[in-house]
Amino acid sequence: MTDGQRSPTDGQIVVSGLTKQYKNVRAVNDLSFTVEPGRVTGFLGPNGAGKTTTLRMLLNLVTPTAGVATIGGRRYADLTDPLRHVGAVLEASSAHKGRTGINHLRVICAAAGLPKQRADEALALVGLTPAAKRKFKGYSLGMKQRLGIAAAMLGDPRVLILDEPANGLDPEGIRWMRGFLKGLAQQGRTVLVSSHLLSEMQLLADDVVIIAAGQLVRQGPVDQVIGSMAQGARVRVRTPQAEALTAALKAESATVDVDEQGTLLVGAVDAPTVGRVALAAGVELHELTTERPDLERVFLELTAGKADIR
Ligand SMILES: Nc1ncnc2c1ncn2[C@@H]1O[C@H](COP(=O)(O)OP(=O)(O)OP(=O)(O)O)[C@@H](O)[C@H]1O
Repeated sequence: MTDGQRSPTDGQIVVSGLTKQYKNVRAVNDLSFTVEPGRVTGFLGPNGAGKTTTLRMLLNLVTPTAGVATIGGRRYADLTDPLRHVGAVLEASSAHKGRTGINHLRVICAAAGLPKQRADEALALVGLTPAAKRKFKGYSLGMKQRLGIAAAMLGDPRVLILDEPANGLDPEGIRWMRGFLKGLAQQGRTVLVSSHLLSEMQLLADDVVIIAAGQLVRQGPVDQVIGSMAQGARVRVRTPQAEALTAALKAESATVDVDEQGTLLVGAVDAPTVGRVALAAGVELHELTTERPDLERVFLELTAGKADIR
């Protein structure tokens, strides 16, 4: 941070009653949520849920039909020096093909009135210094993503907004991105990142905002959102005597579902109880595992039936 005078709400994002009506589609519908500084917030939703439209409204790239979005209490359009407040990575970075990475950043610095040395600093920040003088057309997808982030960091912004930054990255790239974004949040910055990679989000995000069909479904710390699900842990059971075990478990008030592989998913009782019931019924077990709810399961339950066909 270059400025020690900032108040804690400087980096807060507030979305209030945001709505976007395209001709036939209500892409975003009366959406309200807040995003706090010092945390990574995952912005999740099925395809077509309205994530990109929301982020674009935040950045004044799309005009809302109703509602307002503010960053540190001000609309993006009202920020005097937006690049110093907000960095955004909306799609895999594009740059002039024949331009080197460093020159790409210097051009942005010049246009935004930022000191030239910020280009070198931002490139170093994302680990691209060794490729500074290589031409953009020779960059891998992962390098392009890093360059996009470097561009977003030029103004040393308090708030970072990224749309699907892990798209197309290899596992090493995803791991780097995770560490980088967590580091930014630890410095007190606000990091809002949309993604459909739920297992990655569980590792990355402190908070989540889940939307579906343009509306808020759930918001809160990841652990709380997972813990709020009515259905807690389940027990996965594989057995060649599924019918006999199902009957015995139901007699103990357990719930039993069967997945496509024929594995029993048992609720309302714990694994030792399932083992005891199986032993008493003379049922052979091939697997007995406690399965705790994860973000993916919670997401699928919360957004079931609210798919993108609108
Ligand atoms: N410019 C536009 N004109 C008309 N409809 C649009 C426009 N942009 C988005 N939409 C529609 O608005 C809805 C929300 O789209 P949006 O891209 O915001 O969703 P998303 O959550 O980002 O989806 P994805 O995960 O697939 O990128 C979709 O039904 C989409 O087809």
